[in-house]
Amino acid sequence: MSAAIKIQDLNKSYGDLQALTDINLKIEKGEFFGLLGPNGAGKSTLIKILGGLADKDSGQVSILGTDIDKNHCQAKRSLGIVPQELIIDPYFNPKETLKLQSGYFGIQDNDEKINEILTAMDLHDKANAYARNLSGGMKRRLLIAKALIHDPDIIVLDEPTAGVDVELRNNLWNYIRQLNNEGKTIILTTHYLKEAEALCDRIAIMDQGHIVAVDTKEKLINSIDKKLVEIKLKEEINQLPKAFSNYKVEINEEVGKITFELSKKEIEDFIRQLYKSEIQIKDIDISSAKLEDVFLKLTNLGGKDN
Ligand SMILES: Nc1ncnc2c1ncn2[C@@H]1O[C@H](COP(=O)(O)OP(=O)(O)OP(=O)(O)O)[C@@H](O)[C@H]1O
Repeated sequence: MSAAIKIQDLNKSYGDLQALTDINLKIEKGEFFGLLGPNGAGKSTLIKILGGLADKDSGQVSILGTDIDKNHCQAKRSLGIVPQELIIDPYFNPKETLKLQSGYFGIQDNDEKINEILTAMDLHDKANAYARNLSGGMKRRLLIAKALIHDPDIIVLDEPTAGVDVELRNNLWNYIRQLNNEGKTIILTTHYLKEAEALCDRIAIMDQGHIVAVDTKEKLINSIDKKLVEIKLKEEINQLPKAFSNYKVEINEEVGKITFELSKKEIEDFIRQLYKSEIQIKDIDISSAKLEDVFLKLTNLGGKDN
């Protein structure tokens, strides 16, 4: 069975700048896949190559088994790409925009589908408003609607929720999740790591044109040997008992909170010490590493190169 996306030895440069270096990546059908990385990592370039909006220097890319060099039209039909840039024709209203977009794919008489998508994107009451009068968040949702109108098997969302407010963002994710449950492959780039953590099954982290990690969300998070233990104290203390001197600790006197950073091995010992100590505890909270910790460890944002 062919993968949704298969990328082999892909390279892309802009003049002297190597934007993508030896990218190899396979995304299976039906995955909710996250493509993460700091600004300039190469995510949009990769997406543009998938959509035929940028030429690669070398390598192979196939979409549902179709090589984009051999049959780009067919490959393109399988994809619905929501670009990062808010480019919308200002002279058409959302309904006309979606009709026009359907026409590019030879689809006619799809008013029902258009209405369904406009409703899902909470744009039904703006269906006949000029696109130039839409807010930034509405334009972004119209771009999403445009990408979905030809019912593609693979939906690529490049920063789809930038500028979209929280409630609508939740509606949008519910709709995208539903599409994923129906079997669509979703590829998402976002700077909202919490969103990626909540939504994606597998994640690739890119940095400076390279893929530096690709794995399930759980495995990536488990690769960080860190637990955060937050303790709220009943009473203020000036100094922690000696038994805690080996642990990395942060004291926030203002809110009477002590935060320890522990490896998984240290936890048992720590709890024993806590029990023995004279510290009066009001509340305790233990949390595992987050996707953000993985991201910071693996990319230049976390000072990896310093
Ligand atoms: N058309 C272009 N011409 C020249 N350089 C470009 C062009 N497009 C992108 N780049 C450069 O290629 C590199 C990768 O950019 P890209 O937009 O793919 O990154 P990104 O991961 O999508 O970043 P962001 O999170 O900011 O969207 C960057 O250094 C960028 O400056």
